[in-house]
Amino acid sequence: MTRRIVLTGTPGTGKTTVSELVAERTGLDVVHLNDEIRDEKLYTERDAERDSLVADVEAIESWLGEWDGIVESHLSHLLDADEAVVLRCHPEELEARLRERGESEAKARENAESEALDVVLSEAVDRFGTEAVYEIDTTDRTPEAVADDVVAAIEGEMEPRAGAVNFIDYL
Ligand SMILES: Nc1ncnc2c1ncn2[C@@H]1O[C@H](COP(=O)(O)OP(=O)(O)OP(=O)(O)O)[C@@H](O)[C@H]1O
Repeated sequence: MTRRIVLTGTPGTGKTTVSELVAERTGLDVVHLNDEIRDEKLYTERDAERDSLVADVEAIESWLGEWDGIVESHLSHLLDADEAVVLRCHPEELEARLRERGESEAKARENAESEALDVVLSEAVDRFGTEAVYEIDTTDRTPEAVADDVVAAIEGEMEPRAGAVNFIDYL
């Protein structure tokens, strides 16, 4: 298959977990972009205050070149691709997942608020349009069930969809 699919979503929505399941099921390659940004130094600077790296999108694009498969990261929708799959999670559950993973209360809360405000989804729709975005709610679902939906999206068995979830009650 000669296609690039970006798998995006707020941190904690399950991209890493689900991408491995999808790769196993479809045979597509997956790149965990955040690891590559760090290891291949695909960043412009370190943001000390946020303890994060500022991604260099141009450098990432040229590093990826013609690479096809699944690009997994909360920044992957900033890249060129054929389709964007956006994982969603109710902010309360997202916050719990992040706390369980050892994130600080402040970071978990910041990500939950960003999820409630549809930040990643809006950015993906702005870039790809509603015809190339698949929004998948992971709330109260297993990674396997979510992977089923992602495979359906990739294999053309699901209509594009965006804007179906509403998490504004969290705020
Ligand atoms: N469907 C799910 N249901 C419950 N927990 C999940 C689900 N998917 C992932 N998790 C858990 O949530 C946490 C975050 O998952 P994961 O690391 O895959 O998210 P991510 O979106 O890749 O995050 P990041 O952007 O920070 O890499 C992990 O502890 C994982 O086990």
